[in-house]
Amino acid sequence: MTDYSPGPELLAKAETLTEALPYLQRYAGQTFVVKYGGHAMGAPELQRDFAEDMVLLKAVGINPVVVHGGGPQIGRMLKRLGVESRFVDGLRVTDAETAQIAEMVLAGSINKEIVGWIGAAGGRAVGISGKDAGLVRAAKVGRRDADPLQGIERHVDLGFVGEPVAVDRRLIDSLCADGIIPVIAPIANGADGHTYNINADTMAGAIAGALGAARLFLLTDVPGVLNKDRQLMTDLHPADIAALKADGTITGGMIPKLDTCVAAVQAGVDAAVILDGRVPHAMLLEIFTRTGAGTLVRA
Ligand SMILES: Nc1ncnc2c1ncn2[C@@H]1O[C@H](COP(=O)(O)OP(=O)(O)O)[C@@H](O)[C@H]1O
Ligand SMILES: CC(=O)N[C@@H](CCC(=O)OP(=O)(O)O)C(=O)O
Repeated sequence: MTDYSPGPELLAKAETLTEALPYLQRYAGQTFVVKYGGHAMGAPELQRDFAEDMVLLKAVGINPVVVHGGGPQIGRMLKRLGVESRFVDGLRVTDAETAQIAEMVLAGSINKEIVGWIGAAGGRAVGISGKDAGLVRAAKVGRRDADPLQGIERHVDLGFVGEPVAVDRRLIDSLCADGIIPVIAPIANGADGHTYNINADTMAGAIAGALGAARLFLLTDVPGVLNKDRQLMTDLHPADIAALKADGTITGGMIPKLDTCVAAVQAGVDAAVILDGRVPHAMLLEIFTRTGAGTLVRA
């Protein structure tokens, strides 16, 4: 008979696995909405890690629903095509041509790439946008912008920037029930038939709310919300957010991100987490270990 005793490395791995047990039991059967930001889609190894994490979640009985962005990728395509682009409060001002290019990049290119990565990791994914089966109905967003020179408020028309006003979850439910991971691009039709470009965080939050998701994860390119001393704020309450906006601690793309967290939590999502998608297997560390990561927003 061979005398077999596992070495310390193997024992440490086993301990990590048993640490995951209560989380596996707690989350089995629940839905996690994962927003995969354009900045978080880094090197091929990171893309593979992300896809493996989604497949693993599905394998252990959690239903991951992926909503992706692609802001930097849209920006690069607009530049190549010589189309100017600017942002107001983290939202891209979108004329008809920009909306068409955003749809091409998001629903045509990135969406199918992510489906491919999940397939390569051994999972089954279907790529859709808010247009498919009437998943999301959009309405035009209106914004005000402060004129920095005169301190006067002036109205800025963001064009075909939309926000989700209705979500029909039936397509997502049937995909999940069939063992498929839905991958959703943040593009939808308005009641007027136009194509609307929706901030991917906002789209993910609306879908998380409609699904009654247990968790909303926003994967980005920073460790979480940083304070003025650039230190990570690990826990935030929805009531904290207004002050962080007012004193300029959070700016740009972090504004729709935190607005989304607050809206999702108010819509019944247990907690929303902003975390660093550049960290390998960031999702697994957050979900299945005691350490956690990123900024957790909870009521
Ligand atoms: N207080 C803050 N903490 C962290 N990031 C912040 C903060 N305020 C603004 N940001 C910016 O928000 C960005 C994340 O938003 P965004 O660029 O839209 O990411 P994504 O493409 O992943 O959605 C960060 O890269 C950072 O530049
Ligand atoms: C209206 C609006 O701003 N739409 C975004 C949609 C993509 C997005 O949100 O991508 P990230 O999550 O990678 O930033 C845009 O055009 O960039």
